[in-house]
Amino acid sequence: MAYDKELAAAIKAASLAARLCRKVQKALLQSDVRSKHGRNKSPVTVADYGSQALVSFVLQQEFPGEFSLVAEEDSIDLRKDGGGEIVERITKLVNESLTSDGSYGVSLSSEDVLKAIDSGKSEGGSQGRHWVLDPIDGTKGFVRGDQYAVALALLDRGNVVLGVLACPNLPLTSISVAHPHSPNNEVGCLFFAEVGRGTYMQLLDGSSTVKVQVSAVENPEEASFFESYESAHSMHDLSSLIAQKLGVKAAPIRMDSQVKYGALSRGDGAIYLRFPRNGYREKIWDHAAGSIVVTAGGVVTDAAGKQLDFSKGKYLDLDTGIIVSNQKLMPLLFDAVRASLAEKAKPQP
Ligand SMILES: Nc1ncnc2c1ncn2[C@@H]1O[C@H](COP(=O)(O)O)[C@@H](O)[C@H]1OP(=O)(O)O
Ligand SMILES: [Mg+2]
Ligand SMILES: [Mg+2]
Ligand SMILES: [Mg+2]
Repeated sequence: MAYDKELAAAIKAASLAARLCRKVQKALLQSDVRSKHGRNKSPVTVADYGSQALVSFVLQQEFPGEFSLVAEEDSIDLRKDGGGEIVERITKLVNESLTSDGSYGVSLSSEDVLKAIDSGKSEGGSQGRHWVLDPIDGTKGFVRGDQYAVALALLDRGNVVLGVLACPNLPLTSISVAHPHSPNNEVGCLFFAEVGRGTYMQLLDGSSTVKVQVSAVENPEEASFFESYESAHSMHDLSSLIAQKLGVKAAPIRMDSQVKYGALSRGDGAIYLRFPRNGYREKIWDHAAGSIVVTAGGVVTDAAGKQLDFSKGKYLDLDTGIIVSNQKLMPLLFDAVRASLAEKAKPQP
C-alpha cells in the first residue's frame, strides 16, 4: 500500500537488470572483467555497470524529480583512456534491454549511460528516501558461472521499507547441501518484500508468485547453514566452530551473494553466518534487500545481537559479523556465536 508504486518499479528495474546479467553471464568473455583501481581486488564486469545504469535509468523514469541512489559502482575507470570500447558495449547492452522491454521508447548515448551509473553516488543517511543498489552482488560468483543477485532496496528515514532480490541462477526448488546448484532444475527467482507485508517469490518473468516463510525449525540438529563460497569473505573456520557448538549436523551450504538471504527466506536452510576478515567494512547495498526479504519469520543481527542500522550512510557500523536465523533458534545461535568468539580470542597455549 504505502510503497506499492516503488515496489512495482523496483521489481521492474531488477528484472530487467537480471535479464541483462543473464545474457552477459552466458557469453562471458575475460575481457569483460576488470579489476577495480587498486583499492581492492574485487572484479567488476560490463554486467555490473549495465545493471547499475539500467536500474538507475528505470527508477529515474518512474520517479522524476527527487531521486537519491546509493549504489556500488561508479564510472571512474570507464572514463579513463581505453574505456571507450567497454562503454560502447555497456551502452549496447542497456539499449537492447530497454528495447526488449519497450516501455520507454528511448535510446541512450554513452554519456547518458555514464551519467546513469554516476547518479548512484548518494551517501544515504537517516533523512528522506534513498534507493540502495548492488547491481551484481557476488561478482566473483557471476564470473565463475555460479550464484549472484541484483539487490535493490528502498530506505525511508533510515529504515529498509522494501527490497527486491533477483537471483537468476537460483533453482526454483529448494537447494540443499547435497544439491547446491541443481543444474537440471529450472533456475531464476525473484524475491520481494515490503515492510509488514511478508515476502514473496516469483519467476524472473513475473509469473507464479508464492508467499514464502523462513524455516521454523527449532532443533539445531535439523538445521543447515549458509555461508560465503569465498573463504576470503567470511571465516569458514569460525562458522564451523559455531555450527559445532550449536549441534548442527549438516555441512555448510556455500554460495555467493545475497542469494543466501533469498534461499533462507523460503526455508532452504535455517541459518546464515557471515564473519568477514578483520578490517572489512560492510556496505549497506550488501544487506539492505536481503535483510528485509528474511523478515518473514527471520531475524538479522550483528554478532552482538544488535539490529543492522542502515541510517549511517553507505557503511554498516557493526560488531564482528552478521547472523541470521528464525526467532526460535536465534537465542541458541547467539550463545554459540559468543562462546566461539570468546574461544577464538583466547591466546593459544
Ligand atoms: N574481502 C571481502 N570480504 C567480505 N565481503 C566482500 C569482500 N570483497 C567483496 N565483498 C562483497 O561481499 C559480498 C559477497 O559476499 P559472499 O562471499 O557472501 O558472496 C559481495 O557483496 C562482495 O562484493 P560484490 O558485490 O562486489 O560481489
Ligand atoms: Mg563489487
Ligand atoms: Mg555486493
Ligand atoms: Mg556488487
